[in-house]
Amino acid sequence: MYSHKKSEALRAEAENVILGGVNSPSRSYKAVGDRAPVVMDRGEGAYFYDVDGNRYIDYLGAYGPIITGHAHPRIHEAIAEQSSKGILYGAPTTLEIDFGKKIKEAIPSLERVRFVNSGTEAVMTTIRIARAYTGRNKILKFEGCYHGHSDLVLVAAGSGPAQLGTPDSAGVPKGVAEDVITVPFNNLDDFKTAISHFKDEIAAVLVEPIVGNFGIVEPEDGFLEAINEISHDNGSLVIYDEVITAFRFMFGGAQNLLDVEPDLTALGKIIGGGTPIGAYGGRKDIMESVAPLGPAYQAGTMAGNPLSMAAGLACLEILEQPGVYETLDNLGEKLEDGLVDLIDKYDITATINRLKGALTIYFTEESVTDYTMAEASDGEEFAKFFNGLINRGINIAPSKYEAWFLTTEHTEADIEETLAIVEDVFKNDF
Ligand SMILES: Cc1ncc(COP(=O)(O)O)c(C=O)c1O
Ligand SMILES: NCC(=O)CCC(=O)O
Repeated sequence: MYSHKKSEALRAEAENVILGGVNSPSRSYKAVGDRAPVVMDRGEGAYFYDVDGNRYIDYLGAYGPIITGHAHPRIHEAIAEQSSKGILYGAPTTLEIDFGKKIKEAIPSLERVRFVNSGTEAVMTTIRIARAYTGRNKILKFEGCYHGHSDLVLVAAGSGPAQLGTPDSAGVPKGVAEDVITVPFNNLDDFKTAISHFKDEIAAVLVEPIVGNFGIVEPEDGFLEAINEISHDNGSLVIYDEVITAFRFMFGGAQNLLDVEPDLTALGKIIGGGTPIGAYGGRKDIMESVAPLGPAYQAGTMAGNPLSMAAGLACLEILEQPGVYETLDNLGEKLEDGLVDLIDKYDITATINRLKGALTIYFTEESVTDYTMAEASDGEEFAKFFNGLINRGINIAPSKYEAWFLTTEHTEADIEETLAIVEDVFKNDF
């Protein structure tokens, strides 16, 4: 069993300076026994090393961006090289043109794109554009989908807000929240009812095409196609939040994988290769609502910064190599199969949702298809599981609502080691 003495000693020091001791609430261990979060020292490939010198196999992947493992030499070199030429210009660069082309080639619905600095900004802007373009105010989102922390989307939010019991955040003006309609994911009847009730008030329907924020949940057959058809018939735009999904399951978006196209798309995480990034884009005529061409404003001192562009390009070049996503899928399958065997062997009440290199274990009987089911999964069992893992060398998110992410650096040996640790946890802690 690992000792976490130094991490524990750092807790008070951190809390005296950083509010709550963490720079994002998701990182607190509040939902898993309120212990001191493990303080990491360095990452290398599929591994993390903490301040106590413990090694972990990492499946957090920094909540998604780290798909090529920590400190990938090619990304490191790209950042170092760019840093020697200046890290921020506030002027156009060829890098951003090259990167824009790469993104557009991979996800053709992005006829025009803009780079920003976070997924939050990307989603927030797509909503503003949809409102500008349609002249309508309301948006419709799905329960438990998380779209960053701008006011409008902190309603029925999954992920961190759900984990900490604040899916509807304090501080969001009532008038703002009134412009958000929420319906359950994978429930077309409720969706149709909401559309026919609010009709021409709805500017856009915002959705994670494959959910990553109450675990990995795929849309049922025909769900996204119906959303497109019904929204468009209603004069509403469709926005895909692909901050988690883009370049996660294939070289492109979930929209390529599922063969459905939104009007606007928000991106983030993986496309920055681990640096701060967001991007949004979509149909040219809609994007032309944005300044300097149109009346909707969006800007940023750091937007399209050369470091993120260079790191993002390097990351996409790695992911573009043949066989990358097949390998992620094979490793994911090996991990899932092994976990399922152990769940059976130790008679654990749990179920797994997996798509290629991403999976979620829910401590519940039934397979999870919407937020209510994810919410109903057993948080105490999850906490036991999380603590068993972190005390033995596996790092996952401290929340039952997040996913495990594989990287190009994980190996079959890592999966075998992981399964041996899970077995030890099930045998001794459950
Ligand atoms: C689907 C989705 N959208 C938006 C965001 C917000 O991105 P960021 O944390 O970069 O602001 C996240 C994750 O945090 C996300 O998972
Ligand atoms: N899936 C949810 C996140 O990635 C959130 C990360 C954060 O806000 O720290």
